[in-house]
Amino acid sequence: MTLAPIEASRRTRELCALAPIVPVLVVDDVASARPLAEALVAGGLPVLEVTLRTPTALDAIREMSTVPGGYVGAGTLVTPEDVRAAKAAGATFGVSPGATDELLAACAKENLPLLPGAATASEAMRLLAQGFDMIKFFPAEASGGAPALKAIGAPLPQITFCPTGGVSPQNAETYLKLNNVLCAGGSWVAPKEMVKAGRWGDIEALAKAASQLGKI
Ligand SMILES: O=C(O)C(=O)C[C@H](O)[C@H](O)COP(=O)(O)O
Repeated sequence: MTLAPIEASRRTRELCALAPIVPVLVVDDVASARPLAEALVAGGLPVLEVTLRTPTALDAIREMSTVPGGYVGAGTLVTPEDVRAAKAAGATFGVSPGATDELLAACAKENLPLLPGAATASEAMRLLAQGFDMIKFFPAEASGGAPALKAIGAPLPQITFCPTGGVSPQNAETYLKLNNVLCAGGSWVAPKEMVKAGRWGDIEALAKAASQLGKI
């Protein structure tokens, strides 16, 4: 049985509601995958996006998927083959920078809930027509940031977004205050140097601070 988009969207919405920030991770060394996921989950960010941008990404997803309390997804899904590989590695959801019919069909076939990307009203409407009402706004800052997303939300209040791309501790609150934003994606909670140096306590502290964003 394939996952209908509306169901897939419900699932990604549930995941997006778990924490205000979804760490966007680029994992270079599979040995760091598990402690990195443990630190982020311990800090209060259970939903993790591992970008398929490194040769180790799929192994990282496999490792991270065993961390209790975590929900590990695959980012940078571009082709149906990416979707199959992500699912086989144990990803519980997928994230894509944009959307193609082939990609959406592959996610439905593989039963992989997808957070598809859109940067314009037309792209978002096209996804909505296909059953997706939880969408990644990408690249958020470069596409006009929070004012653009607020403007898109006026005629399209039925769509909820996860802005990603250029989101930082400085601007995250502005996004999270919007009625049509549930969470935001960001890479700052796992800085490359900290991961490389195994500074898991520092990463947990960054996650903890991020987990409090949008709460006031
Ligand atoms: O590869 C993907 O599928 C992505 O989702 C790209 C991410 O949106 C950016 O890597 C976010 O990075 P920052 O702007 O540093 O927060």
